[in-house]
Amino acid sequence: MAHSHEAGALHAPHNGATAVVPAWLTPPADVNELLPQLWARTVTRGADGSLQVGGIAVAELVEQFGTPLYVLDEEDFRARAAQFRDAFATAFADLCGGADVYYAAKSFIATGVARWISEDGLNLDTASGGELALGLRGGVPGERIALHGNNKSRSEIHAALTAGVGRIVLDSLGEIDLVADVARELDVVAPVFIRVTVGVEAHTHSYIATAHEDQKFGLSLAGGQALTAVEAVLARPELSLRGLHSHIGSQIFDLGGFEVSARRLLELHARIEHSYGVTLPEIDLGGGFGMAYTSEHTPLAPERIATRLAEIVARECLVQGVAVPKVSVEPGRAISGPSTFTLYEVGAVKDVALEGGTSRRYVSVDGGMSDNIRTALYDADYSATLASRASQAPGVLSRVVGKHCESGDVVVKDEFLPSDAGAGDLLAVPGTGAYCRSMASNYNQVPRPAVVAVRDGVARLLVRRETPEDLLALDAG
Ligand SMILES: Cc1ncc(COP(=O)(O)O)c(C=O)c1O
Ligand SMILES: N[C@@H](CCCC[NH3+])C(=O)O
Repeated sequence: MAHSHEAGALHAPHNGATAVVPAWLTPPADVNELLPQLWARTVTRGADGSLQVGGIAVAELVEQFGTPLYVLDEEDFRARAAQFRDAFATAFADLCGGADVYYAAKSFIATGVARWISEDGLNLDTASGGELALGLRGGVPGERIALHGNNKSRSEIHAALTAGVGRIVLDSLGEIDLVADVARELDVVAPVFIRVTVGVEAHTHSYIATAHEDQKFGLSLAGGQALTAVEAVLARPELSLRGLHSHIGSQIFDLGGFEVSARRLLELHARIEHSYGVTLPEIDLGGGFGMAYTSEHTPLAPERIATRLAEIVARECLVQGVAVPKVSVEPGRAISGPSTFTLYEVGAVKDVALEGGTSRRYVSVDGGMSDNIRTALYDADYSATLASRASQAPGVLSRVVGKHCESGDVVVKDEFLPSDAGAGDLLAVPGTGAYCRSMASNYNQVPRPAVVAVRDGVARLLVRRETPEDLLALDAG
């Protein structure tokens, strides 16, 4: 779809009234079309017009697992993970023997996913004891796991060191002694990174930018805390300083922020070498690579990202006169996000009259902000398509909303859906593999949906659906 549609154009739906179309959304020539950049690679329309994934029709999945349902295309997830792994191995091969990819578990993790990560030779970035536990149970070796967090508990640090994690990323000055003390108790040396706030304003939603000064993550470079942390870590024999880390934010399409961040990190890296005679063996540039939620997004290919980051690191190391450390990155969304779509059943459909004689169509589904909070939280855009059948009806500008008691309970703000879409139809929302199930809630005591992985005609449950009994079981009475 082109992006050339004029902002605020009026679209006449089937009932003659009009509603405002966002600038990037063009009325489709065919409402049944699946834009390849938005859908996992095995998703197609079958001969009957309904969606198929991994060789299975959505109706079959719904019969077995119900709705709402997160449907993960295993082939797609693993291909994207392998593409990042290979792109970074290749681009950095001559510089530092290949860069390591740590898949960010926060975007979505289940033991089944951890098993793929482990089998496919990636590493795992965890941000809590829970993510760590799932990673370990899925078979990821401790030394291939990183533990993050701006407020790790003693028990999370204890669990990580007991598992022999490859790195703990220190996020505050107080944490340095905490990790060192736990390491001493366990009689181990803890491999640590220091998360540096590099002062970059990433071009993304302010809620998911993480390297400007006024936020909670990391130790400030400009304010001097990062260097103070380096000195404190070097003074503790229970800690082995492996490198510096920076993560500038999420859903980023412009590599300019990574350039500034890498330069600032490598300046500090060089300063540590020159001032303390300590050559840090590694450096981590974080994650945050963007994905396509709608036709307005054009993500960078992993090869392009890896090649550009390799150029930046090579140049900065040359300028600083230091050897290239082993590089790692932490993509989450770009791997898990596009692999999954959410399948809903449509219920109530309303045309609501707006001021000025326009109207908006509201299509309600059987989930909502409890399974996808991103629209309400970040004003995120999504798309949707009729999944249970193809339709010859014209497209009508629609808003897909959930079933929660909240007017902000919107899943898809604007999409052209066939005018005959109605109760009992299945609707699919692509690009929900990252930060949807992992940020799901039980608002209105709605049980969280299942996640099913589909591959080669086989559907396998990754996370089972919660039931009202699960919710009742939490109630202390
Ligand atoms: C430290 C860290 N690494 C990696 C990620 C993964 O980010 P994304 O899923 O945008 O790639 C995040 C989340 O933003 C993060 O905070
Ligand atoms: N949850 C965010 C990203 C979180 C980034 C974590 N540091 C999102 O859905 O976009």
